[in-house]
Formats: sequence, structure tokens, C-alpha cells
Amino acid sequence: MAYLKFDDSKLGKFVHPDELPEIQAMVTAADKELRDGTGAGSDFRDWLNLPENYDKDEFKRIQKAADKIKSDSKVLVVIGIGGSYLGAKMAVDFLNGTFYNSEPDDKRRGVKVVFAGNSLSAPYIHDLLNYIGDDDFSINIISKSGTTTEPAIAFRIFKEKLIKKYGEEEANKRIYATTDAHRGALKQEADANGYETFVIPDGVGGRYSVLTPVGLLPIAATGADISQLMKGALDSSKEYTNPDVNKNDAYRYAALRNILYRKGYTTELLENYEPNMRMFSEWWKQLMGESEGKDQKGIYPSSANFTTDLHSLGQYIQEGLRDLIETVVKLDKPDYDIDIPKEESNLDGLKYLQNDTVNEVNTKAYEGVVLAHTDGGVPVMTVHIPDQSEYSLGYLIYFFEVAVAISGYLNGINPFNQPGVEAYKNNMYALLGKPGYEELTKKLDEELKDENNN
Ligand SMILES: O=P(O)(O)OC[C@H]1O[C@](O)(CO)[C@@H](O)[C@@H]1O
Repeated sequence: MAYLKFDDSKLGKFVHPDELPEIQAMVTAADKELRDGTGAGSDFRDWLNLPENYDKDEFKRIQKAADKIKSDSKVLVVIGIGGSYLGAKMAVDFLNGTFYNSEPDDKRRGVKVVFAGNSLSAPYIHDLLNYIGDDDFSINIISKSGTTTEPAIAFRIFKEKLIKKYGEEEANKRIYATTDAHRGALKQEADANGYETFVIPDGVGGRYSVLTPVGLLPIAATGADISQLMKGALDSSKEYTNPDVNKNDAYRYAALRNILYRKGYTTELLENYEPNMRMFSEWWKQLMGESEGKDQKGIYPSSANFTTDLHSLGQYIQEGLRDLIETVVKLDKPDYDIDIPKEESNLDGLKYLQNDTVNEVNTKAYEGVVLAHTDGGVPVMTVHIPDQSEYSLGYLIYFFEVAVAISGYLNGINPFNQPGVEAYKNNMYALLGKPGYEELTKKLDEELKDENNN
């Protein structure tokens, strides 16, 4: 039986029984493109075999570095953006719970992990500097290109604090750089200063990198079991190899969303029922959006956090424009459950629930929402994840990675590049006066002048 239960039983109203068999030939072709490397972007498929082919020596070094960080630091500042941030953050939240950083030191199984360099917000940096205060800390700077502006600026600032506190020599021993094996400014700086370095493999794009040192070091620093994470991904990679959509749920999910997309369902909401899974959706949004949104097409990936957002977005989902798909990631057995307290009086009218637990009510809410939204004209699919373990998370990560690759090929695009993100970067560099952008600076200054005059 499949480890993750994929439920598409509510799609009957939206997908005709013939449609899956009809799209099978395209799925088989997409599978071939992916596995044989004949599809676009084939240089970036190394994540496919990563759960088996990762660097085992480096893996041991990651565990050793995590132990050192745990022994000499109270806080690890993880600096990165996009794929160099979201995977670590979602895993840290999923595996450790919402208030992990606030737990007392003797209760927490690892160091506090905080994130920087994922925006250009000065107040955020200010608040984080204050949050760290005089605590012992280390830095994990993560950038595949080694040139991304947001993390580079944050790195300067937190490095300055580190050097002030420990002096240059000790600071260099507290900086861990995760970057390209050979190229980029960060690699050069790491070599010059002797930082311990970890490699983001060439054939793994940022959004597919959570199972490389990008995710593994921050996750290990919280005391989570990264071997189990890799084991879950390995078993998942073995499960999702059959091109047959009746035997491969990841491919089936890709095929169904493609069928729905062609009917005008152009926005997909990834939904959870657990606050510590909010960041999972953020990770998924980059994975889907950067992979699929190109050549003026692709499903727009969005998210909703339930039951919270049922009280804000719920109205729209039930009755608004009918272009939505919902994909729920339902955690079936959270680490904790809580009895609803019994009360003699029934002033709050909750007596009918007093033999239930909070998780049971949450699950009934999920079941009720699926039925209501299906009635309202929204196709709903669910991926059930059995528990909150590292193994299950590894399994789930791989499910979506392989699904989006197939989905991208089904839609006739290269799921492994992201040319569109350069446009804003070039404009920003030009407006900031970066050397080499002089011509663009002139052009943009003219455009801005025109705008201001209007
Ligand atoms: O690891 P890097 O090179 O700093 O890039 C971070 C992120 O920026 C992007 O290149 C987009 O700007 C993403 O694809 C990537 O995940």
C-alpha cells in the first residue's frame, strides 16, 4: 500500500473517467523525457537520484558541523532566499513545531534556528539582531550563485556582529558556507577565509535543493534526524517510478492538475490544517511557480491555511470565480492531540464535543470542507501524510518534486529553469548603480523621469 495516501475520489464532477486514460500517453512521454534526459533542462535532474546518490562523506561532515554548532552556539542564523531558504524553514517548522525557538534550552533538542537574507527589510534585520542579543551564535550562509543581493547584504551585517563578538579568527570558524563547488563570490570568500563549506551540486536547482546541505545543515542543527529524511525520500523515489497513472500517485496528481488546467482551473491552493505547515506551502509555491510559470502559461500556485483561512478566504473559495483547484496536505496523526475539557455547565454549547479531541474536530472540519467546496464547484485532491516524522517529510518532498517535473513536461515547458526572475534583478542592479549596468541605468532613469512627470 502507498505510504502517502492520494485521494482524488471527489473529482468525479470535474474529470470524466476517460480523461486519465486519454492523457496516459502524454504522461508516458513526459516520464521518458525526465528519466532519459531528453526533455528540456535535463542538466538539472540530479535531484532525481539524490536520495541514493548523495555525498555520504559530506553528510557525515554536516552531522559533525551540526554537533559543533549545538555545542558552541545558542542560535544558528541561516542566511538565504528562495530555494536557499524555504526548504530549510519549512522542514524546521514541520519537524519541530510552532514554538520551537521559544522552548527552554533544556527542552529544545537543538539550537534556535532563525532566518535572514530572505527580504530587504531593515526592521526585520534590526529585530533579529536584537533577538540574538549577546547569545552565542553561528552563521550558515547559503547561496548557490553566491551573488544574490538579499543574502549577501544580510551576510555582511551578521558577519560584522560575529566578528565584533569573537574576533575574525573565531568568527571564521563559526561561518558555514553552502554554495557552488567552484564558482561565485561566496565560494571565493569562503576559500579566502577558511569557512567550512558544503556543496550545492551542479545538477540541482535551488528549489529542488532541500535534500542537499542547503536544507540538511539547518535541519540537523535542530536535532532532527536527517538520515530518516533521506530514507523517506529514497523510498519515495523508488515508489514513484512507474509511468502508469494508476500505479503512480505523483504522476496521477500531475496528470489530474493538467486535465483541470486545460478546463480553466488556473489557480491551485495548497492547503494544510496545521500552522506549522504554513511554510511547507511557501516551499511548494516556489517549487511549482518557478518550475511551471513560464511561456505565458502555468497554474498559479497559491495557498491557504485552514481552518484559519476558512474565516477569511472561505467565502471566496466556496462561491467566488470558479478557477480554483484545492490540494490538501492532510497530516493524519500529529505529534500531539488534546482532549476537549469537560465542563458541568454547557454555557458555551460545546457539550456535544466533550468526548472528542481537538484533532478529531480538525479532521471533521477537513471532511466537511472537502464536501462543501466540492459542492461549490472546486475540485479537491488530498495527499494524506501519516505523521510528523522526518521519514514522512522526505517522502512528501520527493512526491511533489517528481510531480512538478512531470507536470511541467505535460505542459510543454522546461521545469528546471527560471529565466523570468532575472528581469527585476537587472533593473535593481541598474538602479543601484552596479558596475556593468550603465546603459540600463540610463534607460530606467529616463523611464522613471517620465513616470514622475505624469
Ligand atoms: O541560492 P541563490 O543563488 O542565492 O538563489 C536563491 C534563489 O534565487 C533565485 O535564483 C531566484 O531569484 C531562485 O531560483 C533561487 O532559489
